[in-house]
Amino acid sequence: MSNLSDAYRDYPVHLKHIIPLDFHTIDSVPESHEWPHSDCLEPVIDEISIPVIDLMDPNAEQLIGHASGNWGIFQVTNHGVPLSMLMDVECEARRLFSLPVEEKLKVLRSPEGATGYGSARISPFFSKFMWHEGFTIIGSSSLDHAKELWPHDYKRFCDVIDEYQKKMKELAHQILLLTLKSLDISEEDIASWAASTYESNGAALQLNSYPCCPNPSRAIGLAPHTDSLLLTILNQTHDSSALQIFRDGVGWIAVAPVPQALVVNVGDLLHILSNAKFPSVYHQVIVSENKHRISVAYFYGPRTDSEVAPLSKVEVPIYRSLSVKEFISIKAKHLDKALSFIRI
Ligand SMILES: C=C1C[C@]23C[C@@]1(O)CC[C@H]2[C@@]12CCC[C@@](C)(C(=O)O1)[C@H]2[C@@H]3C(=O)O
Ligand SMILES: O=C(O)CCC(=O)C(=O)O
Ligand SMILES: [Fe+2]
Repeated sequence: MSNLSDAYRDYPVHLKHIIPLDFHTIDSVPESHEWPHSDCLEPVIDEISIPVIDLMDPNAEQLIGHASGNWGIFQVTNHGVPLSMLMDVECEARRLFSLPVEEKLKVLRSPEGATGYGSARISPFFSKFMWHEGFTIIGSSSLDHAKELWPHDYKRFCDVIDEYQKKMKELAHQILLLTLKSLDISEEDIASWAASTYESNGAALQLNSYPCCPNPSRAIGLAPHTDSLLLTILNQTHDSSALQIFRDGVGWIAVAPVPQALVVNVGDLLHILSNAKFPSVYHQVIVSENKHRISVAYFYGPRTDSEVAPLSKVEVPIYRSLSVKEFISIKAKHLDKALSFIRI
């Protein structure tokens, strides 16, 4: 069965867009990483907050439907993921990113590859580099990489990652089901989509590191983007308001961490399935002078060979049907414009 790595193989990325800066040794922002003053570095709005939903609330389905439609992003509490698991995965990510650069380069993502250490895939679309390093895991890809990094002690990393991926899969399945139920679609479609996604190989785990930056007002952690798959679950439990979302007519809004909550955002594939009722949210990450921020994002998606199209039988579809693999290739070529390319 092909997986997400195969979907990216035809879109190689140049090494200069994969090898991150050696952030540990740098004391000023080089020109290559200095972003011009632009809208994405404008002051943010702190007074508005995205919805926080208790998953044990009997109205969770309605609340999720409303938040997905109105915001494309929300936080969940009472999600059943133990705090120890959230902390363990963050701790392993910090251990990985604290390694010397020569070690991290041993597991560098290859130009045609999708897993391993490197800059974000969106890097080639911007003229400046981001203040960010990432580590992407698809399926059990972390095993070989962890053996390279810690030949005598790779088990700890792999166990934490495996356990985390399993738990995220359960939670993503639960949230996807609630999200789909709140759309006006048939019971059969809901059941078959949720089940086939659960059995799929279309998920990825991304460890993100945003090192301390000597001039945070001129650098950006992750440039504005939407996530590509169905939904993303983000663990930013112990951190500051570095994640921001863009809201039309308002501007950039900070997503303040709620203790022990997880952030859930709608991705492009759910945008298509819902016929744009649940919009994928445009977001970015800023950096800090004295805080090395770590986040862990789980991307949940269907099989790469499945067909995605608006599910409603009563609405006129505004997107054509296409395979997940085809959407990934359109996104790899056109980034933000991908959805407009498939509009009917
Ligand atoms: C499944 C995936 C989503 C992602 C590309 C990836 O193969 C694994 C990394 C993911 C990530 C994380 C940082 C932001 C992002 C846009 C990127 O460049 O790599 C997302 C990708 C995405 O959602 O398109
Ligand atoms: O680090 C964050 O808060 C967001 C990360 C993100 O947007 C991503 O991994 O796609
Ligand atoms: Fe993202």
